Amino acid sequence: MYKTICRTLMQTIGPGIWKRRTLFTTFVRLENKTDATAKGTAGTEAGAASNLSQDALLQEFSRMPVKRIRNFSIIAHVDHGKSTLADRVLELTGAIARNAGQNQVLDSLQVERERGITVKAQTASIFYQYKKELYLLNLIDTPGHVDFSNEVSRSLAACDGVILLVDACHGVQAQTVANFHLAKQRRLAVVPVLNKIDIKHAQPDQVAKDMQLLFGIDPDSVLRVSAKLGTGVAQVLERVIETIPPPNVERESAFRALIFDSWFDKYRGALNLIYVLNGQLNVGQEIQSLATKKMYPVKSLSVLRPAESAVESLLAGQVGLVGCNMRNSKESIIGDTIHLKHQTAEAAGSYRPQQPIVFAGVFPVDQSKHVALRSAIDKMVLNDSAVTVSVDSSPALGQGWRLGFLGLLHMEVFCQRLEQEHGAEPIITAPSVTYRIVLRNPKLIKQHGRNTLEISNAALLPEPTSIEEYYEPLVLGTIITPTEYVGQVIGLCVERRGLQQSSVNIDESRILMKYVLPLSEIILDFHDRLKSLSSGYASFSYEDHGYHPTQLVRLDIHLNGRPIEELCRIVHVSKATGVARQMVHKLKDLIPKQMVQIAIQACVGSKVLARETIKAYRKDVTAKLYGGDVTRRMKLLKQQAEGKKKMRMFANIRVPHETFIDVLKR
Ligand SMILES: Nc1nc2c(ncn2[C@@H]2O[C@H](COP(=O)(O)OP(=O)(O)OP(=O)(O)O)[C@@H](O)[C@H]2O)c(=O)[nH]1
Repeated sequence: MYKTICRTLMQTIGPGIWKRRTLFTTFVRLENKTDATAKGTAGTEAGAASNLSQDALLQEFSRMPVKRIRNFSIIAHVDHGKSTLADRVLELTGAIARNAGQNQVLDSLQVERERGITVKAQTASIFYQYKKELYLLNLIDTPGHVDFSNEVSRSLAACDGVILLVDACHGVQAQTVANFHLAKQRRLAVVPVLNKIDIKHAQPDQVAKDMQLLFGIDPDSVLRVSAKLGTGVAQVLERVIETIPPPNVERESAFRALIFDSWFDKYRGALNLIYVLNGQLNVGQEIQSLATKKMYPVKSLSVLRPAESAVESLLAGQVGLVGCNMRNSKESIIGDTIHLKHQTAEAAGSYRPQQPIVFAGVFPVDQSKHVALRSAIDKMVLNDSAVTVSVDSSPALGQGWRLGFLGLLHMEVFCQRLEQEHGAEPIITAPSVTYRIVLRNPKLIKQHGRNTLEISNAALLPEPTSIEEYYEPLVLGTIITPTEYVGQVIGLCVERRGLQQSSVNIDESRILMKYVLPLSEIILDFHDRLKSLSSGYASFSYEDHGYHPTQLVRLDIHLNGRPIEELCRIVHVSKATGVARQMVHKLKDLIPKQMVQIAIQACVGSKVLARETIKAYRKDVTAKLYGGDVTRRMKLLKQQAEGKKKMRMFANIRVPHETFIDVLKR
């Protein structure tokens, strides 16, 4: 019937492309709605759940039996449509209004909206009516980028299943493989879903076959949806209810819960997102942290729908927010277990935060901002448990911190959030991986009390004569690429000192390759280069692969003969000259012209590998001369040159604070 209506309307309004698209969208939505209604499910606009008032729904929380709770995450490669699917699920269940004018509702941070990516997993507790029974679904939308994989593993600790979402046009990508294995390691139920079937060149059949080859998933069990148009979303929720088991928890035993996220609220301090494993927690009770043994009164309990709604109690199997006067990340620890005070409890989960791989110094612009920056970093670390913090100091930048991140994007996002959410403007120094060195100098061995050191700050690398051996971290990278780009991809891996381990044809047009690569070669721009040489089609993910012996040198940067500690780097011997040339060239563009000439040199020890000069501003001191002898002109120029020589001796060269990061981008 809708097809007929569409056809009639099309004839009336003519063949405009946008109109056709609008009509198609309307048609698919109408048809979808009819499908769901015909099946007698809650696939209507908001399901029967929306017939209940907000108060009545909150009442449902307190009596929801465990067997009608499902906790799951949506996992996928970056941009495969997780947040869009979450939007449709929220609309379908009535948690948000349809066409409210905001897309990717769960991507609420400013940085997420600006960059168009999810960086923080978000939770929503929603109700869905299925076969005349109301279900409580705790959904977690996770990020897809490899730098935020800690968010995925943290979320999976509170789930019993996942929706594995794959773009029907781009197919299985490297992060799909990594996330699938994460879910399998935790023995979670997997609901396979193909997204973007509305796109003309989507190949759902082929992608379903690839999923069978790579994951052993039966192609017939793969659901097909368009998150953008809402097609098939009701079926996804039904499959979630049918295949993901209810939480394995006990309501009768003493209260115990896992903290799996936290953030800072100006008025209430640290708020903890918990997954209740046993018993029940009520407002007014006192809880104790298993890690710190400290006790706290429960001030508030709420559920996220996705906006916060206060509740009086949280029951086993549920996910909710606890406000209990915790102040900072040292009290509110992700992965910690909380229980009722003076009771004993077993640790709740096996969640371990991922180890950071990239380290950088973070310093206040001037020391008067030290306290404010410390408080901002503390609040941010509360919300991003993957970041590690230790105290650091630099002769030029003063007291600061050395922060560990999961990648360069993670670092950029963290610093952007520091600025946007806390008004801090830190200086960030060159990021580095952690190298291991074996000392040969007995004096240094005695001073450190051991002969092996871990170095992530190039300025702390001892003289080469004191070092016996160098070791660098490796990763095992998975690359999936269309066959026509294989040559360029292999070229890039070889350029980055990679060694191929295996290569498998996924189908006739795509290849999965495994490479062992030095971590230092991939943290900066490997991903961007891979994307640009494969027109965006190749994808990459990696895992830790231990350390191996190598040859390293410290590359120092001198400005007018003065070493700039914050710019020095540890590089592989074979790359020293190339990196030196590239850095001085880049610095020449990044450092603004100043009153004095600036010599930029890159050196290893006393050997200068590359040099560039930034010419000084030159005031035309001869402008006022009107005719006259040439010797008067020469005299004025000589005076100017002498004045500048003096200035150069005392010159304090102004280096813009973005330079420390921008210089590393190739
Ligand atoms: N045509 C079409 N586009 C879609 C569909 N689902 C998502 N998109 C688009 O794909 C892009 C990425 O969608 P997101 O929902 O942000 O993807 P994501 O997986 O959450 O991205 P990250 O969280 O950054 O990994 C957006 O431009 C969406 O509009 C779909 O079913 N059809």
